[in-house]
Amino acid sequence: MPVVDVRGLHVRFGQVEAVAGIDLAAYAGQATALLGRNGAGKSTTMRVLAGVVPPTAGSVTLAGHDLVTATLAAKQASGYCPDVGGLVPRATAWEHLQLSARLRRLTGWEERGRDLLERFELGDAAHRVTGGYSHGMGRRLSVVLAALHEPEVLLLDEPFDGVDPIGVEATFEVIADARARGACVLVSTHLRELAIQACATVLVLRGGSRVATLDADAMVGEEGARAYRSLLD
Ligand SMILES: Nc1ncnc2c1ncn2[C@@H]1O[C@H](COP(=O)(O)OP(=O)(O)OP(=O)(O)O)[C@@H](O)[C@H]1O
Repeated sequence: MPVVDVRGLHVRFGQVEAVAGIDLAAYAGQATALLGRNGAGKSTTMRVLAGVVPPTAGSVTLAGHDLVTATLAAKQASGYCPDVGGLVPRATAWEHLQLSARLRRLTGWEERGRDLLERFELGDAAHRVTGGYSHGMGRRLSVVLAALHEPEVLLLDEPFDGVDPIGVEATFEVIADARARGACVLVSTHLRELAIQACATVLVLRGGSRVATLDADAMVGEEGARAYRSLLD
């Protein structure tokens, strides 16, 4: 049984059809990438999964909860790193963790929180307001916040964007840890090489539709790059 089950998803913004009939199945203990060029519909799909944007049509189930009829339960099952925003400029990283923990009624989270901040080299900046963070620091903190409560479904939208190699490694570790405890991970990115390092399965999106579902192995190296490019033309 897929943990994330999307069938016939359509999302329309006025005249723009951002998502035009995507099917997606993602499983426990696996990481799946949504890969595609700018405007392919990746972030819109992730926003629907996170319960931020409602689907125009189609069905979406997360951890057995229908996203439309049981939105709160579906949202409680997930942890979401949005592609942009999501941080309060006047709050420190630690205050973000405290707020997230309070909203989710977590207890005993402090050690994990400190450990995650250290892994992402944010320990020294934990008590600085995020308004003064660089772009990459903000991205790293967004991954920490998505992962803090060990969600059943981890949704990472462009987690590698502008992030240095240490941040990329730390994100790989978070994905591997989540998989090891049986979580279902979805990563949206336009970076083929990082997508295939992080995920075993890759869904290629173009113009709001899924054009292929491939094993990451099929996208490795020069040949993989050519195969990917041919899907985009
Ligand atoms: N709120 C919105 N209002 C109008 N159009 C939107 C909105 N959000 C997304 N779109 C449009 O939907 C399409 C898909 O956008 P989306 O952000 O999902 O793509 P993406 O694959 O994540 O791209 P990127 O890699 O640039 O983030 C684009 O044409 C975009 O302009």
